[in-house]
Amino acid sequence: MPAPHNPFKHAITKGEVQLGCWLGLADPYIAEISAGVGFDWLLIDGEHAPNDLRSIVAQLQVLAARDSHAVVRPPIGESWIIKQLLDAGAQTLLIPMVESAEQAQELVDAVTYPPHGARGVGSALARASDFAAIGDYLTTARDEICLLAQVENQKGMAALDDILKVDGLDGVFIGPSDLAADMGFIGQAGAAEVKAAVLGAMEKIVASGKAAGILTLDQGLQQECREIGATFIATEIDVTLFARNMRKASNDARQNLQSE
Ligand SMILES: O=C(O)C(=O)C[C@H](O)[C@@H](O)CO
Repeated sequence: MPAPHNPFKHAITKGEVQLGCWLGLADPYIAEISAGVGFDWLLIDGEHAPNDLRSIVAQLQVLAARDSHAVVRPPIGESWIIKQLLDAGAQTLLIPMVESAEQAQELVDAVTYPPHGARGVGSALARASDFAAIGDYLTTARDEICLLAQVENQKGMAALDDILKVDGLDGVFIGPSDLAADMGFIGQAGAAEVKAAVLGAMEKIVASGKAAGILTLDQGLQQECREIGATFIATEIDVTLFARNMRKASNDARQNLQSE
């Protein structure tokens, strides 16, 4: 029996758009609610959210029962973290702060078993192999692992052409917030200079044949990226949705019911 099919990887490989949402509330209950509303993928954020390996596993378990595909972002692209996440059952990884082709190649090696890569073998203990119930996991896992690199500063943008030449890297995600900061526009991801850099990078990624992705709440930028050919587009953040609506609910209640 082979490793589980990765519908997200095969969809973006075919150029099919996959709409996603960021999960930063770091809770399987929220993940379960989010997985039932129709997003193609959900990003379990280990970089900017209070997630650890246990909370990521709990969310992977919940999402496994739903149609939304789990994409996991570690805090950094260290091989030991990648090994743990893959063994825990993550099949799609979004690695932040990729700045060079050499770094991208190291990431490809980290998700690939020897002799072609450096991923440690521990499938006998791993949720990824259904605790060794998937007999052919070791020889089929790589084909169902989707590796996505985040380019989100000027150093990475300068190396983008070389990063795009790395075989085994399935897609590149442009991070507008960090890119804006590094370009001198911190907090201004919508600045014209930043948007121009983002769209230019999108065009390069799509032209390379790899999948292009982004997270932006700007519906105009979402549309522009889609028109260029971006396929994995995150349009919402759970924390933002929750906090904004809680504030509104409180303000509305006070306005409607507060005695003069
Ligand atoms: O730089 C970006 O933009 C991203 O990588 C997404 C952010 O990390 C996410 O936390 C939303 O701000």
